[in-house]
Amino acid sequence: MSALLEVEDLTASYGAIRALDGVSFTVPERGFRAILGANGAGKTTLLRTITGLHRAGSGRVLLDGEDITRLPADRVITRGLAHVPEGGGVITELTVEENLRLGALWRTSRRDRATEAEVLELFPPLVERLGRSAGTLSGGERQMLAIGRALMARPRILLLDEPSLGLAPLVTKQIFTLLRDLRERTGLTVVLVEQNAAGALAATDSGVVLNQGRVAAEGDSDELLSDDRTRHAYLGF
Ligand SMILES: Nc1ncnc2c1ncn2[C@@H]1O[C@H](COP(=O)(O)OP(=O)(O)OP(=O)(O)O)[C@@H](O)[C@H]1O
Repeated sequence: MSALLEVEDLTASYGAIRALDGVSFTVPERGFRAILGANGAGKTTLLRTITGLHRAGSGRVLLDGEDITRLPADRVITRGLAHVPEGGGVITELTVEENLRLGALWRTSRRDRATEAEVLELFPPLVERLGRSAGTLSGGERQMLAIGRALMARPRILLLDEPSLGLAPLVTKQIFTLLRDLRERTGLTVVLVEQNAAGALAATDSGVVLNQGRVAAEGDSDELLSDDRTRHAYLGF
């Protein structure tokens, strides 16, 4: 399987603080990869640097072989990479439908956008809530809306930052299952940043474990789940 996303020796800093220190990994086409690690390990910085929201110091990010390292975030989206930020980033004052439409704004050609009907087919609970403000949704529905909004730009790869944050365990499981189904149904490649390592490893194919801005371990999810040393040292379970 060829790699859709390749991260090569990536570094990123905040002033004197080195948040990413030579991170390399790949994500195959149609892969579902978890990025794990404790608070402050560098997970959010990694996603933001891949997406073009934080400037890389050195190293490269390749999307389907094309160097996107220094492209601004809007151009990264038009290349087919979408990012669901921590908390989802839905606008609570707007309706569900208005939020969905925002996701399509990045794509100027109709051919490159998904239609609302296509996205809603994947998230039936949102259909009857289209006219309601997003602020009235439950946490799980809000995450669905955030994912649906990202899909409006018809991405090839979706990066999510801690979608489980603030959700009950059962709802978290539903969201992870939904992401798996999405991959099966649409061929989407998914990268999931999570502190909930056990849940994420149960859902994904493979994982990358970060510690202090470096890759501490990587492998198939079931291997990482049974690797006691990595679990105890970096994953907290
Ligand atoms: N805006 C910022 N200014 C300065 N330092 C920052 C900033 N954001 C993150 N850092 C530092 O960079 C390092 C990596 O942080 P990052 O948020 O990427 O980790 P994380 O694994 O996503 O953690 P969390 O799970 O808490 O979000 C940490 O040392 C953190 O303190």
